[in-house]
Amino acid sequence: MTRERLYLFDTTLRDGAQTAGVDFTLEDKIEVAGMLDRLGVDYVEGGYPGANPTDTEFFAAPRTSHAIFTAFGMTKRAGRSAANDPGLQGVLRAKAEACCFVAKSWDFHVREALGITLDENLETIRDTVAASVAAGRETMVDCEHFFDGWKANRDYALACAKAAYEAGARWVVLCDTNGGTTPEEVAEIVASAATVVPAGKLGIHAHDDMGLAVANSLAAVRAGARQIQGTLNGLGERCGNANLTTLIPTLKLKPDFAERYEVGVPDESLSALAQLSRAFDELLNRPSNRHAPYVGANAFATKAGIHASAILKNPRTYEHVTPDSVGNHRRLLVSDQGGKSNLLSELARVGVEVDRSDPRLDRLLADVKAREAQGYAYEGAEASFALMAKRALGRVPDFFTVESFRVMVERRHNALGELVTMSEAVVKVTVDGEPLITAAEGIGPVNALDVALRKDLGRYQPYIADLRLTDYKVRILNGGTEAVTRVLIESTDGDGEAWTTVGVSPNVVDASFEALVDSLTYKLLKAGAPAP
Ligand SMILES: CC(=O)SCCNC(=O)CCNC(=O)[C@H](O)C(C)(C)COP(=O)(O)OP(=O)(O)OC[C@H]1O[C@@H](n2cnc3c(N)ncnc32)[C@H](O)[C@@H]1OP(=O)(O)O
Ligand SMILES: CC(=O)C(=O)O
Repeated sequence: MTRERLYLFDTTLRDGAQTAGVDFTLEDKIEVAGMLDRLGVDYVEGGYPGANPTDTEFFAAPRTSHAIFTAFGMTKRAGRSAANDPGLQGVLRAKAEACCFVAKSWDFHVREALGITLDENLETIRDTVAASVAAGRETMVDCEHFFDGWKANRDYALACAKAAYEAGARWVVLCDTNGGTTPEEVAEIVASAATVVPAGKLGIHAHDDMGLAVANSLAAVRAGARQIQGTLNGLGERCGNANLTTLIPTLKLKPDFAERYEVGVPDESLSALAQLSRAFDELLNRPSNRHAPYVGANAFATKAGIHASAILKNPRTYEHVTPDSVGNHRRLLVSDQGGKSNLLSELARVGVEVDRSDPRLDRLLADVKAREAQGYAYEGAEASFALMAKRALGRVPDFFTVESFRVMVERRHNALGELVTMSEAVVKVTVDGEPLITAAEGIGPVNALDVALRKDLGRYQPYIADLRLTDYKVRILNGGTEAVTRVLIESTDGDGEAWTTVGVSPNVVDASFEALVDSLTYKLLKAGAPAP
């Protein structure tokens, strides 16, 4: 059976730039365009030339070699010709092969937001498309609020779509701008649009305000849309756009779609999708969504003992696709919800081979459950788990012993008369029987302790030279100032490996210190530091 081609249109650099808290630099945009090009999407919408200096500069040169580089803009203003509309001319001057224009298709918006007549709006759509086609651009129209418009005034919404198509638009994209449409409504409305625009020219742009953007995009495809707009990791205005890292695996791996449709993303890109998604979050300087479908760190992480035991027998028992098909990994988590199967699998993952009948395993499992009851959470602190397991098996040397630490926090006026808060820490450790005392200042008590602890570990100092702390999280486990706190510290080193350690105590400094010591010990083991 020949498969129909579906076209993927990425709007990370345009609608994604409308995400609260996201602010792309020119360099970011260049890097993301390269990522998208390598992923294999068909269109990369780079932004709105003329709207701001970054976007204008970004469009000074073509930025993709495979994907069709697309400029976004709005239809011309009513009451002036396309040639006399500076905004439209700015978009047409941009170095892009395609232009995508947002057009109003809800009568309410035409009257309220634009303040023009319905006919004038149809004319702006026609004139804008004609000018773009005449400028040699592949032209598309984003029919803003198409679904709300159709529900309010069906004939008018359809007339907008038809005007765009008849003026020469290659794609007429139906936008669920407010994200309030259900998949059933999408199916009905796309089918209705297909009566005025050939299905091969219809696209879908869905927002996620009900968590339905992916479902709505798939419903639109079933009803005839052949272009899907979306973003990396679901970025976009308010709750985001349809998430391409969910859509791409669904289109390529689920028989219902894969057998009927073809997308341009090659298999090699699919099997590196999790890495791409995480690299994009790195660029945004934000933690990845561990629960993201397909690509999240927890997408193939199993906690329940009953599930883990079955997965070890056959992973298909609890997995709808294989983790490696999207570049992800299977993990069986160790926690108070798990049994020996989880423990054995996690031990194997951290490089500890132990027989299922080894009695130390029962003690370790009991210890894990007892410590989790105190507030430790090993599923998010694999390095602390690895240390605990290796200690239970006698495989962690006492590289150093902490004799004591002291931290002081002082608020005072500095020499300039400014009020400053300073922290100082003193740490006493013993290495090879030799006492070492270090002191350090820090921006806070944990920073001061960290700096002091890592200042002098005697002969182990070279092994921790490239250690860096990258994240620090505190969680209060029960209310009030006498609460128990859990601290998670993420560390990394020159290899780029990241590991997380945990500490728990009623005292936040104590909990932090415990996690810091685990991080150092993990690094010494990893670096192959010799036992004393
Ligand atoms: C649904 C979407 O996501 S559409 C994409 C939205 N993205 C953006 O708005 C990001 C980039 N936008 C911008 O930088 C600015 O809004 C600009 C440069 C485009 C325009 O700035 P300004 O000229 O200062 O206008 P402002 O932003 O205040 O208002 C938008 C104007 O566009 C008009 N407009 C909105 N949509 C359209 C349209 N489809 N066709 C023609 N005009 C439109 C509005 O009526 C309003 O005009 P008015 O001020 O005469 O009432
Ligand atoms: C065009 C667009 O981003 C929207 O209608 O949501």
